[in-house]
Amino acid sequence: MDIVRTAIGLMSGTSMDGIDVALLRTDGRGFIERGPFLGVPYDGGFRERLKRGLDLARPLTDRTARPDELRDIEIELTERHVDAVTAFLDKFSLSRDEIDLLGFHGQTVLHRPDDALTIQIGDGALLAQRTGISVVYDMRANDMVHGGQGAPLVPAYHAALAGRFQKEGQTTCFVNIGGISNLTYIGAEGRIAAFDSGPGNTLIDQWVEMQTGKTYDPGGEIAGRGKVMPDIAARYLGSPFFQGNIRRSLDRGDFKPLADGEASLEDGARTLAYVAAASIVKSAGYLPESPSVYIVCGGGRLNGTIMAEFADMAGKKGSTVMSAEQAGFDGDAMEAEAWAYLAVRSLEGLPLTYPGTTGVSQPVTGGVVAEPAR
Ligand SMILES: Nc1ncnc2c1ncn2[C@@H]1O[C@H](COP(=O)(O)OP(=O)(O)OP(=O)(O)O)[C@@H](O)[C@H]1O
Ligand SMILES: CC(=O)N[C@H]1[C@@H]2OC[C@@H](O2)[C@@H](O)[C@@H]1O[C@H](C)C(=O)O
Repeated sequence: MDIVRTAIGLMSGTSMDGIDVALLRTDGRGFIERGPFLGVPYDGGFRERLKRGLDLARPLTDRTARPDELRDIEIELTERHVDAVTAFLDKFSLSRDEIDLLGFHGQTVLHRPDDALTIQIGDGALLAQRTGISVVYDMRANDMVHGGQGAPLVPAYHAALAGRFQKEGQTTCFVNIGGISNLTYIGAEGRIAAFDSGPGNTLIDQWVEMQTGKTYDPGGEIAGRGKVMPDIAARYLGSPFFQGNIRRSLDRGDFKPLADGEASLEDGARTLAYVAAASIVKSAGYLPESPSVYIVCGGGRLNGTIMAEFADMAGKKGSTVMSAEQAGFDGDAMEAEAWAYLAVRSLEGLPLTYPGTTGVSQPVTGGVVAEPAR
């Protein structure tokens, strides 16, 4: 019988809005029992520190390099993860002895798949030492060593979930609308196809912050008051990213922010919400077929304007759109749960990625284990 472990997944995504913490009991295969979730937001000051981290990382060519200030940011990020784990255990009255391992994503500060370079800051050994819990981290690197895009990694978890609810003959596509969006298609025979699909919330967040100081468009309400500017939308959707036969994974900085003066606040937000929805549909054209149903996860599902546009566009292709919650999941917890799941798979030496998910040459495992001093 396979070992069932209790794991906590920790995700600090490209939106840099905070740490998502989720508990999962799993054997890393078909047994999945979802536990509680906690979102621990970053304050504005730390978000600025992380943005500084992205600037510092831009010239790096060695994924282990940590110029002084970047190392300081890495330690601070790790300490914030220690605090997030402590807050999670306290809130749900759990003791650390009940937790077998932590799946630690860290913060992506640079992602250049064409150069086989992906850098996540976050010190796994320090996290293990400070929490007293084993840590699995750095789960993207081995995929790139074997020719993969290094992302997305969540598809293995999506596929395991789909196996539990997908009806015969149905095809499902999970959509994550985070800072960047990505898709996981699961065909009727369990075939998986996955890739990054385009810009998600990052362009919207950057625009709204530049114009108002708010960090996002709550509910998509600002966008709801604007109109789509076709020239700007065409500029984004005409990107070479959407062409060619190789699906590339994205860095947060791959799509240029909308410049001040190009649109009114509302029209800019509306246009970028349209671009977020249209990008998904455009990239979905590379799936084996139009899925019966899209299940939307990530913060973008709370943007009513993105969701209305997407439901309309997908509907015209015969697909239904539902939120993760409508499908019985938690759209905020999905990535953190996935990191718990992948950490358990890593310990078991099971593949994290497949040719159909990252373009890796063969199914490969990944991750580095850090044990606390006993
Ligand atoms: N209530 C809301 N209304 C509209 N948008 C929201 C809302 N809540 C969150 N968002 C958007 O979702 C973003 C965060 O989404 P999420 O946490 O899924 O991203 P992430 O995990 O950081 O990114 P990625 O999946 O690319 O790593 C926020 O930056 C914001 O743009
Ligand atoms: C390099 C990196 O951190 N990529 C993220 C990013 O955010 C969304 C999308 O781009 C996805 O490919 C990936 O994250 C998720 C968690 C993944 O690997 O599945």
